[in-house]
Amino acid sequence: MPRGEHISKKQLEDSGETARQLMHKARGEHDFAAHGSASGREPILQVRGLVKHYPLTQGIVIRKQIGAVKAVDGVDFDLGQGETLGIVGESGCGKSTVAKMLVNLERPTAGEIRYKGEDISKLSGRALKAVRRNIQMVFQDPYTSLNPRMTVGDIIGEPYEIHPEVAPKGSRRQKVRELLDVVGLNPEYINRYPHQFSGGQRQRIGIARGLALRPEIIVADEPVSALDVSVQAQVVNLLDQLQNDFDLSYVFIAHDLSIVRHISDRVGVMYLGRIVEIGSEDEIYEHPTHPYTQALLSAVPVPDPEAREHRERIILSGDVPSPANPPSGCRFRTRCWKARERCALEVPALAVPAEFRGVEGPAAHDSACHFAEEKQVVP
Ligand SMILES: Nc1ncnc2c1ncn2[C@@H]1O[C@H](COP(=O)(O)OP(=O)(O)OP(=O)(O)O)[C@@H](O)[C@H]1O
Repeated sequence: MPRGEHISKKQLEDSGETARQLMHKARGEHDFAAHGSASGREPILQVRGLVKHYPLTQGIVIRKQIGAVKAVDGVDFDLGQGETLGIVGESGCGKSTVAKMLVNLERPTAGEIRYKGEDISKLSGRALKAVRRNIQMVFQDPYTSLNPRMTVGDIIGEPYEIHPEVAPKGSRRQKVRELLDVVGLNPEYINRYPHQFSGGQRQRIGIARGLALRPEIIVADEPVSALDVSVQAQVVNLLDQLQNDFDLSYVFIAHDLSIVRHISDRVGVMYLGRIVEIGSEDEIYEHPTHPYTQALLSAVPVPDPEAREHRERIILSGDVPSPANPPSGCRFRTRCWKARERCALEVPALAVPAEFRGVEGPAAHDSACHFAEEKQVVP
């Protein structure tokens, strides 16, 4: 659509998007204003149209691409300054791939990752190195992510080898001791090896390493999933406290909605490479409008036995389709009890659904469903 051309009211109603979103789409631009962080904070990270396709090849001598695994296929979100955004979804929905692209371990196939307004997804060399310092990752499995042959001091201090400007050689051990203290470990453990620590302690070491360069953003990829339930809360509380102490912004990835609730200001629910619903913690847990979110919530453990009896369990039929061949239209439709013909034909936009537009209240948040409706699942 050429500049200056108007978008009709009908187009707007049919698409479920805002006029600004449609205009940007028509111009092939990403809309950086439309996903303003709902928490009202200044966005530190803006992700638009993020795509990662892994090529599927055939043949040994002559390799031919026969398709692609659409691991991430058009993800948009904002991360506000000092905010925690939880990203939740089943195994294989693309959460880790998003995380890897945010910290530049993977290059996006398309889309933009703006850090303080600058697209960092295409940076290289010095400029990339400078930005990477500010966005660090905490990995899922503290048993495999720490080198067993390195001492804790060397593991935590390793980032200083790449960024010596943060800590000159003489000051490094002292800095590592301080970091051990910050994450609740005895600084005297600096010469110990990973196998001498418990799972929770190892994750604290991973967090200390993530903090070494004083980043502004931490991307935590299932940081507590490999830990005992009793230890999970301690590590989540530590992350919460560090956020206050160091003014950190978090992207916190998990496969379980119950884990991210405590720590998240906002939550995005992913399904087969896309975010299907995103909103504040209250909007997602108390006023979900997407059937997939409602199904995930219905599986969250409820401690109160009486409340448990009254809650409705939504059992989804079938398996998650292959990301190499996702369903047309709405990707969730093959497992959705509400699916109708429209769902196979039209991709639902991640926007406030038509029925909630102009309505004040927690149901009016972004949900990619043609037949979105509010349903309270957790009693
Ligand atoms: N390097 C790769 N090459 C090909 N396919 C890949 C690659 N990495 C991931 N995938 C595929 O992309 C999809 C998304 O994977 P990803 O690890 O991001 O999902 P996830 O939601 O983090 O799952 P999990 O919780 O199990 O880690 C999966 O189908 C996975 O098999």
